Amino acid sequence: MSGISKRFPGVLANDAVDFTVAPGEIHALLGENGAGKSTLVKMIYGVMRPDAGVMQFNGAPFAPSKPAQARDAGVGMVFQHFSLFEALTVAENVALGVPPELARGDLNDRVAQISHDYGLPLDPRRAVGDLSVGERQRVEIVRALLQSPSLLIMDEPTSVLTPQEVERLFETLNRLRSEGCSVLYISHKLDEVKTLCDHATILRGGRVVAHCQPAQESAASMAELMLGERLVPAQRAQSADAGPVRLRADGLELASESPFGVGLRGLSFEARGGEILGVAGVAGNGQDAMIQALLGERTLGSGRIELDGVDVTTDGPSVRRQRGLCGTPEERLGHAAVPSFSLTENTLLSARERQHLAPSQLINPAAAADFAQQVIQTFGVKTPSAETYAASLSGGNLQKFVVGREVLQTPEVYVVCQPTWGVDAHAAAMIRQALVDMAARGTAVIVISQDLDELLEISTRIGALYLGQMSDTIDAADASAQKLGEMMLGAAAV
Ligand SMILES: Nc1ncnc2c1ncn2[C@@H]1O[C@H](COP(=O)(O)OP(=O)(O)OP(=O)(O)O)[C@@H](O)[C@H]1O
Repeated sequence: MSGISKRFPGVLANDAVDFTVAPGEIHALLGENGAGKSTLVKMIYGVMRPDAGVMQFNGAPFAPSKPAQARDAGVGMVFQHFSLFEALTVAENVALGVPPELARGDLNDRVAQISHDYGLPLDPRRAVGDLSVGERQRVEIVRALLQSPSLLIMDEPTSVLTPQEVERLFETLNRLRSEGCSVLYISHKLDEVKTLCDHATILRGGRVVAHCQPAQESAASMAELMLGERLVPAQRAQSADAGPVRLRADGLELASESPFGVGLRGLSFEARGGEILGVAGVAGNGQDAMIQALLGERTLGSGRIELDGVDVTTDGPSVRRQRGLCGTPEERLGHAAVPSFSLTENTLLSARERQHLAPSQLINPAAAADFAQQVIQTFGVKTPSAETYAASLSGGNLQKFVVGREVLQTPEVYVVCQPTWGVDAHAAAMIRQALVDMAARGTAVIVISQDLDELLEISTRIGALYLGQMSDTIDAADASAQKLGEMMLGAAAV
């Protein structure tokens, strides 16, 4: 790519970027949230056209106007969010995503062959709805590999994987490298980048600011290159001694919304003021249902939820928020935020009562704008203004906004799912610190996360969600990734 620029209203997302990926290398694209990484790869994959600059692919001029053209030229991409139909089988899903000539004949055999060759175990005849998140990612990878790409783009591939699945993925990527396929790898997990990647290009504010060889750097030195300044490690406050029980969930039953999902099957736990209760679990074990049940978004089949000793089981989300129970669900775009609302409008979704943004049922726009501004400033959300649509923020910046919006409401109980998903190292440290500080002020914080390092770092106690039930919890001081991995697969906590 030479001199590639892309402008959005109020933002120069890519500014005269020169960028080269060599054959057979795993090349990391690094940068803090909003640095312009997704924009750059979307142009390579034909999702967007550059405003200026030229691209070449395998020596030939390259200007894809849609993803199908990029795929024909040999570019494959695996997105953070999978685009699969749950009711269809693996092979049927693959058939939908490849050109008709490739979809003919017995796709089952070819899918089985590729998954065998690349160490991506998959049964082509199984329904995608029955697969784990890691297996779904494999479907996407196999689909990309069927077209024999010479460049495979992966956007934050490991954020949804268990440690064992990450190892497996790296074996597959190493195998692709040895065959001459290039991999363009976007990640905020700098330790992984150090292990896996041959080269890295670092973007800051849309410009290329550095190149490095990750093996010769440390996670801290790469973070510094991204930020342009030294990363100051967060100062951890000591959590206060665990106080009284603030949230009690007893025997929660809730059917899953999707025919393939897992609901809650008798979920019980307590969270005390001053502690961070970490909830580990492989994705798809009831995490969505858990947060919906706690926030009051859906009516329980049975069970009881108490907030500071008061039964709130039949209260809706607004009443629970007024009483001090706030939360941030996993899906930031569409659940935590309305994509086509501005950030100001998005504050009204969850902060209306506690921040008095709509006194006597009439919205006070100035108060909403002030609160949005406060979140933007406190949490370093990069956005042209508070009037920008949520959908146009980079993933990490929207994540900072939807977490910050709740944290600044100083709830009594805070439930959050994947609090630092897609957030750069600097902002992740800040969010974790905010959670620790919240607990120190006496809030009961419940963190549902697949990031075990995160849970081990900030939790007081950790339990695992497995098939809609919570395991016994263990003190974080006695926990290890190994132990938690076993609990996530249903082993007892002792
Ligand atoms: N469709 C869009 N409309 C308006 N602005 C956009 C759009 N897409 C991206 N931007 C802006 O362009 C800039 C770069 O965003 P981009 O998504 O490329 O960043 P990123 O490096 O991928 O960030 P993250 O790590 O948070 O995913 C951001 O300021 C973002 O708000």
